[in-house]
Amino acid sequence: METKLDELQQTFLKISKTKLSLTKISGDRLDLDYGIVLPKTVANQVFKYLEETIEYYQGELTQVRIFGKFHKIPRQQVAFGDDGLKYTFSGVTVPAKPWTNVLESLRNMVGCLTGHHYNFVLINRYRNGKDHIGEHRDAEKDLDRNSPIVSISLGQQRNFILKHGESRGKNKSKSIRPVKLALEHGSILLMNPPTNEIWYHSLPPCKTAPGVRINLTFRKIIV
Ligand SMILES: O=C(O)CCC(=O)C(=O)O
Ligand SMILES: [Fe+2]
Repeated sequence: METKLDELQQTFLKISKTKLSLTKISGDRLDLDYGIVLPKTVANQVFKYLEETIEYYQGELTQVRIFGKFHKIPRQQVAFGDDGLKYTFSGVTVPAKPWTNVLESLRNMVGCLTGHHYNFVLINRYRNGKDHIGEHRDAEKDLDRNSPIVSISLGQQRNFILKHGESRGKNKSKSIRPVKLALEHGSILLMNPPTNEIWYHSLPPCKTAPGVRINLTFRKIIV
């Protein structure tokens, strides 16, 4: 196991020094970059490592507060980060666990590739096609607005839907079409500013995608 982990860290270091070729997706205050960052064999190894080692939150930390009521989140979640970091969203505060060696080297890789420093990663695990995340923006006040949020996906491919804030619901003032991305195993998605100020995103349930999916979002929390 040890040597395998060293190997994985070496692989991340090698990828750090490459130049990513990503596809730009833009629209009205939408700025995304998408592509494959981890070759399939590496993505398989990372997925396996995470499945074997990561313990997700239990108890109170598996709930969110919406309009004062607590709801169990329809997925599993855990966060890692620099010492003492916390992140508050949807009425809950999650404490970061200390970095593992592999997650820290993945964080460093993401930093090298994007030119931004990340101090926190939120990991979401979708156990099956029913698990999902509802429409939201990642625009909490303790997130550094100038840093892209970097999302790495592993396992089951799922659709990721982005909706313009002024094109949602009954009182919409614009009719901008949603953007749909199939997030592949080993892919990276950069949500660049100001995307998260304007656009909402979700990962809806999908019956035809029953496998486990793990998503890591690297974030910069203002300290
Ligand atoms: O699972 C994903 O691709 C997105 C997760 C997400 O939006 C979040 O954690 O804020
Ligand atoms: Fe999000």
